[in-house]
Amino acid sequence: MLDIRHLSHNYGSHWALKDCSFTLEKGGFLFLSGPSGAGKTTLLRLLHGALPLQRGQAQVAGFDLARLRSHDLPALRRHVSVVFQDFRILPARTAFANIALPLEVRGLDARASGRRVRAVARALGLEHRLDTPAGELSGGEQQRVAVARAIVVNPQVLLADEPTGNLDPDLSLRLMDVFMQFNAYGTTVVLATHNPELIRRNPAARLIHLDDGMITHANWPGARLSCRADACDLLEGP
Ligand SMILES: Nc1ncnc2c1ncn2[C@@H]1O[C@H](COP(=O)(O)OP(=O)(O)OP(=O)(O)O)[C@@H](O)[C@H]1O
Repeated sequence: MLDIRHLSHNYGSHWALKDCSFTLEKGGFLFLSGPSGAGKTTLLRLLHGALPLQRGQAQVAGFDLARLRSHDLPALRRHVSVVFQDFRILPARTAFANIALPLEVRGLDARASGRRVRAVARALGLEHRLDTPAGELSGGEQQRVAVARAIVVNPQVLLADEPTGNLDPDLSLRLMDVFMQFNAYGTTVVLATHNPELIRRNPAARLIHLDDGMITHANWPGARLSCRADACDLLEGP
């Protein structure tokens, strides 16, 4: 489902990812851990096609990202959903309208769409907030709307960047359970987090630790530690 080989990415002269390689099977659950600035968001943005591939290869849900053109992005995003760190919700529209947006884009009829929105909202404890404009929700509620919008389409792959950052410990664990439920139904999940409680909640999951753009620890043989020599070669220039 994810096959990542020797992926490196630079912003100007700064290499934010260095020689990252791993494979994650369909239905896998992968945590990305690491300190602030380690490269977690950069990796997620590459996997979602939000950044162009500069070095290395990446296959995501059957898409070869090295060959991806801008007109392929909608097709990729039909299969790969993302929860951004900054939510990216539409503040003037209701929570319901925000969650229903990707279903609307796919042309699902209103009745089926409403059923799915309400089921996901119930799982995330948002059912009583569906008619509220998203801009009037608390940070934690907005975050859950962003998660609901990503999972309502039953994606093959769900990427989430610090999805519990604004939530109290109870809600964080509840959200984690929702991710695990989706994973149990077959969605491949990649979740970047600073929160060790979430990682403890799913001890069977794959784990990659990034530091300064390099994979410095992984808990399964499908991931390869970044090669320091290759990483140093990058410093010679893009
Ligand atoms: N658009 C950008 N332009 C220049 N540098 C960037 C850009 N985005 C990220 N970086 C740099 O790339 C490195 C990796 O950043 P990234 O956001 O991927 O880390 P992160 O692990 O997700 O951090 P956090 O946990 O704080 O979200 C950092 O040094 C950051 O300053």
